[in-house]
Amino acid sequence: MKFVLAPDSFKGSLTAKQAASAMQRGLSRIFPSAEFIQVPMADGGAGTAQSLVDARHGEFITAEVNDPLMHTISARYGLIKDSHYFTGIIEVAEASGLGYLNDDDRNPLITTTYGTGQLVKDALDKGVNRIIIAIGGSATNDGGAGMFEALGVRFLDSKGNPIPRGGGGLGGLVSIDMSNIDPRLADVEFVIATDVANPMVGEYGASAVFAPNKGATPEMVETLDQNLTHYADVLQRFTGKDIKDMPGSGSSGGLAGGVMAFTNAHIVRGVDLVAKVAKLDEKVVGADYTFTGEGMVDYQTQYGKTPLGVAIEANKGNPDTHVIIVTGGIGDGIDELYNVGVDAIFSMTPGAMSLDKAMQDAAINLERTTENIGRLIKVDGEKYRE
Ligand SMILES: O=C(O)[C@H](O)CO
Repeated sequence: MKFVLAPDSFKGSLTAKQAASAMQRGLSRIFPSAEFIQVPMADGGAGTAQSLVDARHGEFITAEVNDPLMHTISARYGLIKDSHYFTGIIEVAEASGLGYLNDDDRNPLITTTYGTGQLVKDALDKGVNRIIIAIGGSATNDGGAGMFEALGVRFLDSKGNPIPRGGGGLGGLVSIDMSNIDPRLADVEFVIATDVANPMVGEYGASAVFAPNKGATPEMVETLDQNLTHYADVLQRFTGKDIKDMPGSGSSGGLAGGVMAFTNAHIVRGVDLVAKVAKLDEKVVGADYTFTGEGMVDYQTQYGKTPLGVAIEANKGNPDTHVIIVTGGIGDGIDELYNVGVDAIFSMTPGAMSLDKAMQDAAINLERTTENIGRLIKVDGEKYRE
């Protein structure tokens, strides 16, 4: 009997590796001599670096950088090495995330991605030849201008002075001086891992969709969208790249668009990238059951979240496998998942309880639920009796 355990993290309570271990503890009570393969997963957002470092036995580096309001913080990024690549995995939220700000400080007119650029620079100093930018959870709407300022680009106003940092300053941008851009950027492969396909501007753009959560009022959203539109026009004049409407360019407040303009980055669905780096395709071969999961499963899961990616990969060339999702909560609109190879979805919460309590007990709840699913599998088929 072979089980593949490929959950995402359960945000705020379990890393993907801890979740996979809890699943294994539960199932191994019923199947003590089964083969268990753990594949900690992520879909491009928070937890991506952890999952990739765990999957490929990499390491974390901590660097002193600036948060979205330019306070000094310690932030970390992952490093993994294989025969072709020495890869730095940089999560935008690590240095430029919402987590650094309390509600009153959230203001995408002034927050900057400068710290993310500092992490990239630190990784370049370590000698990486590939950088994965894991998108999501940013507190910013500056189109990645702060990130590239940290990497030597100068964003100037009509008098040739640097514009103020943040999405508010971009309205005054007149020219971009790239003469001091870090030359190492040209030799590094950039990959943007994202789970959203929003463009930089417009109705579905960075400002309209994500800035309200970062503290923007409706008036600020309007200003931010105008400023990003202007920024994208100036970027096009100076880099030759038109990123305004590119799918995904609006992720992390348009940082992805900035990375597309200043580098030769390609954008990939986060879950596909993690699956590839973690070699999920090789690991699911011959699996009788593949378990996946994350904190919440709902209609959004079908748009590229980890359980969807795992279900697709597990079923490829393996039509007899069963895919089971175990999750902290089940929302509306999950039916589509049954059409893409998911066999069953279980909530692990034992009853009505506060979110705090559910998060606190996540490991034990996950373990108990997978144990019970294991009992069902055992009862289900004589062939699985050990
Ligand atoms: O960081 C953000 O803006 C959102 O998570 C979408 O990428």
